[in-house]
Amino acid sequence: MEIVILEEAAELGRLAADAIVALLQHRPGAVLGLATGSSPLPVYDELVRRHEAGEVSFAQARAFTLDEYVGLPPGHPEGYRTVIEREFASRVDLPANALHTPDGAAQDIPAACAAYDAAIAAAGGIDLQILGIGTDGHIAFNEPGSSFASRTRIKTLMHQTRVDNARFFDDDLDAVPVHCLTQGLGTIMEARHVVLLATGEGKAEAVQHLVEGPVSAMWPATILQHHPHATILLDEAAAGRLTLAPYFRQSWETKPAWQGL
Ligand SMILES: N[C@@H]1[C@@H](O)[C@H](O)[C@@H](COP(=O)(O)O)O[C@@H]1O
Repeated sequence: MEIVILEEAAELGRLAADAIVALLQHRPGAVLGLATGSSPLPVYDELVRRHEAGEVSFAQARAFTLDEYVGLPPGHPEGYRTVIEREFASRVDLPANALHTPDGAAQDIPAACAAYDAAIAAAGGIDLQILGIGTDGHIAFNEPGSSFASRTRIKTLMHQTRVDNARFFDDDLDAVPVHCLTQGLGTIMEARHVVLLATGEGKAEAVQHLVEGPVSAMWPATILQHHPHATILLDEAAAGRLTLAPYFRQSWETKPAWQGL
């Protein structure tokens, strides 16, 4: 894992956007893994800026999101498909049929989950997966105890996750769904490059486990320690509990200029 500690969230967004733009320049039909939550928003804002400046096109790209709530009415403003359309897809030239999201309204949920994994595989796998991290160490909606081998499936949300996400539902905990569909940890680990963003003191404990803790299903993000190409972008607050922070800073400052993320 490469750990990058930066001053501001906007800087994190610029670096992640650099990696996506470089990927698309090299491979215009790349497969992007998109995440919801507030952490990736600076990435999307930066990509939109670069798209408007004519620096990047998504016209040939494909995108898969990580997860979706179960039980929200179609078109609900906080359904993750609606969120990713609003925050990113509708602001760039990604074709509507190139955006894939798990179907939280499917009648046959196991079949919909299997079809989602199959669609990712048929697209050739994900080239670059953007990730956030939950305060309990979840990635996508893989809550503590999730199998490291898991595939896209239905999960029950932890109480803490629902409390954290109630801010998107007018602070009404009862309005936050109890179930979700999520790519599994095994699915996410197949992405060729994962770029995780975490900002703020509230993420410091999860980041400490992710970077310096033992690999454990109790902190699902720790599986990324086994990923061959994982980049962890942090602000100072999220990095606040890292014993090795001085080493990570030195490593970033002395990184050879030819090496990308
Ligand atoms: N399913 C999403 C995750 O993909 C996201 O990483 C997490 C953190 O969100 P935020 O970035 O808003 O802190 O929230 C949700 O639970």
